[in-house]
Amino acid sequence: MCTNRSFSVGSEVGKLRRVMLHHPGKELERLTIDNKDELLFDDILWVEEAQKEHDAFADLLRDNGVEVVYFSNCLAHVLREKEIRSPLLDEVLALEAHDPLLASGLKSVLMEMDPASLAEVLIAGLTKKEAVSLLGSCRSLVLRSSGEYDFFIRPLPNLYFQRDPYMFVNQGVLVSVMHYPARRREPLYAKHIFQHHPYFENVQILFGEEPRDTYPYTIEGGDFHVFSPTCVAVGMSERTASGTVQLVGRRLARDAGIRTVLAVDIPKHRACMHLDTVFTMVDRDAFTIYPGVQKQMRIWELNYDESGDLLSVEESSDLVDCLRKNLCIDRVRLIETGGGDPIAAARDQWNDGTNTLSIAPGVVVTYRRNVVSNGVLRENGIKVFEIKGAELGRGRGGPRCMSMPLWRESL
Ligand SMILES: NC(=[NH2+])NCCC[C@H](N)C(=O)O
Repeated sequence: MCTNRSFSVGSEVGKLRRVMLHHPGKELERLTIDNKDELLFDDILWVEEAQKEHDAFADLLRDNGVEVVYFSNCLAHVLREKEIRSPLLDEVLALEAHDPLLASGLKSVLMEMDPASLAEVLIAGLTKKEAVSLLGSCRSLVLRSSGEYDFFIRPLPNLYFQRDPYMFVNQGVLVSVMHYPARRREPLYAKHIFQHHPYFENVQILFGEEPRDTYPYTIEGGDFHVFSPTCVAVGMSERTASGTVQLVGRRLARDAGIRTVLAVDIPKHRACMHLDTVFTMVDRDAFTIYPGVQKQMRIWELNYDESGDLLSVEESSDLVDCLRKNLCIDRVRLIETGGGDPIAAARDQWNDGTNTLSIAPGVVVTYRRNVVSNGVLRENGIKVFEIKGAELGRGRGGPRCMSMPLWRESL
């Protein structure tokens, strides 16, 4: 674990110093052809290979001076305390709608588990068969009527997409409200970590603790981009509701120094589920963008004062002008995925060619398979580090989706 507790994310491209990842594990072994759609996957992964790809991603980041913190270690750490473990288990079990006999039976065996094993169960889930081996039988109707391989705790195979369940901005964090049930437990764990792990004691929770910060006020990290210490963009997408933007905007202004929120409306379907699947920042003045949606994007500029009052809402007619003005730069370079070929662009976008992770200004990590788009980035002077993502990419997320910056150097 780290000794230095700096958390600060004031841009998308400042030199990355610390990042949260989740090393994918047994939860991926739960995917089948019958459950993959509900679990938001497009295919069944070769798990060992996905883990190797993920290790290579983490190694690349470390080789470039980034400290990697693992989510499951943080979760196990907070689970050591019974006073934290108990309410967390209540919340987890409540989401599974068990009858009281089963819920209390499961809770008592889970309360006795060692923290690392419990963290694994909470991430990989628990089948009836596994549960029975722990607690034997009881007079629960749920237990008696369910199949051997039904989940009593559902798996979280999307957890390696650490971008989505929470978002760091400046010295604070927003805890997400996820659109799909398959991911609703991820932010719950994140919230307990930020509330109770001593490592995060200086981080202010900006969203996620008040009664209204729940479904259907959805917001996911793939839609959240920190352009500067005073300006963020929020995608209004399949996953993030437009109604959440002002709820969050007010808090960001009042508690985190944000003055401008750019609300970016994008088409609402799976191929571009989050803003970061069509648009990411790659340098101080450069963005990669999927040309297939650029014309459909609409963008509003919301200005706030420091007490969180909304001063104005204006629709902006031009993306480039809007970025230039709000990032206070002379020019903006839009680098198109696919290099002008709509077929190459659509293929690369589906494989997260637009989902780059910047590790310094003008230096990004991408999937190797996006040959055309990686070439275009290089032609535009961007340094590209490639990772293999043949397995990881089947979950529909790239290097940005798989990482949550905790600390970037200021620009
Ligand atoms: N930031 C992102 N684009 N995340 C991609 C998440 C992919 C994941 N399978 C989901 O459907 O939720």
